[in-house]
Amino acid sequence: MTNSSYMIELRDVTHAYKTKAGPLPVLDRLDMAVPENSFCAVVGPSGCGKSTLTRLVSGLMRPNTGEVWLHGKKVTSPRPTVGMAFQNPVLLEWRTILQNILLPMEIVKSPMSKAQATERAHHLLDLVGLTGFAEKRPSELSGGMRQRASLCRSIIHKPDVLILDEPFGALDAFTREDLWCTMHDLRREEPFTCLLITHDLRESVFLADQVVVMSGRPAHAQFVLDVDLPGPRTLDDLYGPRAVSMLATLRHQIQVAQGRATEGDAPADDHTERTRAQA
Ligand SMILES: Nc1ncnc2c1ncn2[C@@H]1O[C@H](COP(=O)(O)OP(=O)(O)OP(=O)(O)O)[C@@H](O)[C@H]1O
Repeated sequence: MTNSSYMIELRDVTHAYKTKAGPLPVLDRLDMAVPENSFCAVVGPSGCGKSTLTRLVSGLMRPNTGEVWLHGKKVTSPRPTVGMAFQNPVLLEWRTILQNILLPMEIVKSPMSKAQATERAHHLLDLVGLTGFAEKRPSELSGGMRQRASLCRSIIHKPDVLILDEPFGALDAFTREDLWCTMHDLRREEPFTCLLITHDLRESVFLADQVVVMSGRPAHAQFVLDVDLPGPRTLDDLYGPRAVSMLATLRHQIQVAQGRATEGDAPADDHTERTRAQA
């Protein structure tokens, strides 16, 4: 049974990779639930299984045990209703930016006509600040611009869920912050459920409604922070006392996950009381 008010649900998910040296346990009884149209960021130590989690949610892989549900349906195969963007945008050089953005329309069944999809692509290009770049080739764009185009491509077919696996990780700090604001613009215009994998705690607090901290491998959801910043967020909010306190809590939880601190060493003014652990 699943609670269909959640867009993404993982229940008791355990997974190990088969390797020459034997099974490598990666996830251990992981539980997670992401409500529809909300934004969930996942942080955790390097190698704890964050990308593995995205493969399970997108249906590219099935867990050894436990269940993954998307919008009340059990995931058993790759799901076209999931859009994805990665650290490396991988745009096809022999196609224009517009043609790259329209690529998912050639793969995924959609009620949109070609004309409607093209109109939508131009609208998305406007939204992400790439007006006038539709006919350019990827090599004519900067890294940040390519990532903006990749974001347009990942939502052109109106996916139920957008999975972002460190999409801003390779960008310089200012471009990254610009793209965070673009993400807010996109979600204001067109709400969608988002699962973001990131190593950047500020990014998680600025973008997400909830931040899940994964434990060390084999990982479970060690800690969940509800980000309770009121109203439309601005970058200045990240320097206010609420965000700073949340960042201290997250940093501490990462240290716990890395085995460098214990729960008892929590920072004095932390957000533990407003959070729920999901162990
Ligand atoms: N196909 C695979 N076969 C065997 N082992 C794998 C496979 N994919 C990942 N792993 C291993 O599983 C563990 C988790 O990998 P994963 O990429 O999910 O971690 P991650 O948290 O996303 O890492 P990072 O933060 O460094 O990006 C790592 O030890 C990795 O080497």
